[in-house]
Amino acid sequence: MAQGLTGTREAVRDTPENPAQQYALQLRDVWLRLGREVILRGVDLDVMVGEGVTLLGENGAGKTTLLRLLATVFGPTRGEGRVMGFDMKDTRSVRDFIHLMPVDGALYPDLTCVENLEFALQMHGQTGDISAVLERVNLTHAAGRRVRYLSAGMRKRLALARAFLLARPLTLVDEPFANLDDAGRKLVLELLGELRAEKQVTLIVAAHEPELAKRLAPRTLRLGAGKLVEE
Ligand SMILES: Nc1ncnc2c1ncn2[C@@H]1O[C@H](COP(=O)(O)OP(=O)(O)OP(=O)(O)O)[C@@H](O)[C@H]1O
Repeated sequence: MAQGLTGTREAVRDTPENPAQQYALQLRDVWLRLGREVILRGVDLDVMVGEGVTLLGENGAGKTTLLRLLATVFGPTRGEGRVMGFDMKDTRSVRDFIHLMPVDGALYPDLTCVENLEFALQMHGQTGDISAVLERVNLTHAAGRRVRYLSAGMRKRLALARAFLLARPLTLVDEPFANLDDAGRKLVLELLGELRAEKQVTLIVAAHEPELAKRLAPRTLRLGAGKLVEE
């Protein structure tokens, strides 16, 4: 039987002696039902701070759903979890530490590239060099263009720029290589790689390109039939 998490303290960031602090994620016997479908069937997971995890699985396996659960979009139907030391039920605290980069980027279509990045920084009370990051993802020429007029690959690059700029301690990335050309895929490896190497960001990457994703996040887990197994 899975060992519960009860007993670990709430605000681990305030208690450096607490061993739970080394975990970015802990899930115990997590089940998730959405409508009639049971997507997760007793998932256990421990991820250390700074680790990079690639999440594999067939279409419809539940990778996006698991990332959304970690981002507290859904609560578990059964089981328990802690994200950056906080109980997942404490969604406000958890959300202070995470960024979810969804497959479609989740950008504001009527805002320009610069405005999207300014807004993201503002929401998190952060500052950052927007021009520099736009240059890195080769979007300087489109800085003032509304997102609705960008190509799919350009949107992906902008979403990547936002994840890089925010550098949240736990960054959840859904299919970062989708819609990108070779140079774009290289940028994903570079920028997300830097987040891990230089900012100790914990990365969870759902992808269908295992070889690429493993360069970024070497530990590989496969989701199938609602279960998560190490590869
Ligand atoms: N909000 C929702 N309500 C009901 N069912 C949902 C919801 N979101 C996802 N699902 C279902 O959950 C299952 C897993 O979907 P999910 O998008 O997580 O898979 P995935 O592994 O990310 O797939 P892909 O590789 O195709 O992106 C699917 O059967 C989907 O229909």
